[in-house]
Amino acid sequence: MSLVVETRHRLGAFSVEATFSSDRGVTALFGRSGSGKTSLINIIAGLLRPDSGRIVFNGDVLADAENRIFTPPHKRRFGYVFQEARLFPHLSVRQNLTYGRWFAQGRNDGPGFNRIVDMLGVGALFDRAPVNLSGGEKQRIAIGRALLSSPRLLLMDEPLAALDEERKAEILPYLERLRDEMEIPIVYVSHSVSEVARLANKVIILENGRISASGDAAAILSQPSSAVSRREAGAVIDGVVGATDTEHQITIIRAGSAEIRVPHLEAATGKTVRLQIAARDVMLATSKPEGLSALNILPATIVEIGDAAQGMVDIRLDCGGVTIVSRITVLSRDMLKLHIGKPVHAIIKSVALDL
Ligand SMILES: Nc1ncnc2c1ncn2[C@@H]1O[C@H](COP(=O)(O)OP(=O)(O)OP(=O)(O)O)[C@@H](O)[C@H]1O
Repeated sequence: MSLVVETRHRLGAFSVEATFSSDRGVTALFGRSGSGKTSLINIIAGLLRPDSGRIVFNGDVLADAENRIFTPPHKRRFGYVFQEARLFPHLSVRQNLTYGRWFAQGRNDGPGFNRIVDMLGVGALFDRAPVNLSGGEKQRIAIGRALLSSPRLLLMDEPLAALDEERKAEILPYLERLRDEMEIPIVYVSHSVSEVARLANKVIILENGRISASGDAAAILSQPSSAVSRREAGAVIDGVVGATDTEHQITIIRAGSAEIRVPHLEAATGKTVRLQIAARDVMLATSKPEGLSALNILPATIVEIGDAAQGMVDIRLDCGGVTIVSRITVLSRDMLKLHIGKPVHAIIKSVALDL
């Protein structure tokens, strides 16, 4: 699949001007409030008709301002999930779900009803009315409804923004399953570093209607930008769940040849998980420290030393094939005589796995 977006559109004093393409998995449109994320996803959906440019999906030209081509939203076969679930209040959960399927009539290429119901864990909610659902349940139904219309592409605009932290944590694993088990590419709007770190394959940062950076999620989230504060920047690592030490409730995650210990994780051995390690949570030592409570002390080699900013500097490390970033003071850099190629130990104070 391929989505090509080349667009320019004015909205009063604001304008969006963006060119990008995405091919598979989750592409995050990421940026601060007012950076133009919703405007851009609305252009892709066909809810906004761009002043100029083109939207092409799998070679199908959906919008081309110059040639006056514009496919209306309902003919694009895109699924859309908004911040609020927008379920039909007078219909049951089952009817809300099958409403999506109605649009797919005559097409048998969409994922099966039972598979989607299973994946989203909504079977037990069928006879309920939307008013009796939690926010997280409502959002799962909204996602199911969108999937059952057999979309070629799923557009999600801050689908977790209206939920509290607990509900977010409840729904994120469903979004991961969606990413991993369905063939449907997703364009996902968010301003949350942890959500994007957990879900996105590719990240596009929007700033004042323009793309200021784009690329692989790990690369984009490892450095501060308009959307990633210095506080949040760090490493994003894909690891595989290994053994669990049941006595101490610790799970080992393998990434490259490194082993990272995290508090007990309810996940099957062999499952891929994303870890986020903020640079501010990684300390460095030139010899292996003893008697520390930190669980993760990993041998590493310095591969890059960033520029100093406000007395701090980011040190990029290779830990057994995995990149980890450490933020230390310029004073520590000098006192430890750090240089590229120097072997060190990275002491990880905390690993974020969840919201
Ligand atoms: N119809 C319109 N007329 C004028 N200005 C508009 C219009 N629609 C949006 N804007 C402005 O465009 C800018 C970008 O809005 P947009 O909703 O795309 O940003 P966003 O990144 O999705 O923000 P948020 O995260 O807060 O939803 C904002 O400054 C907004 O006020």
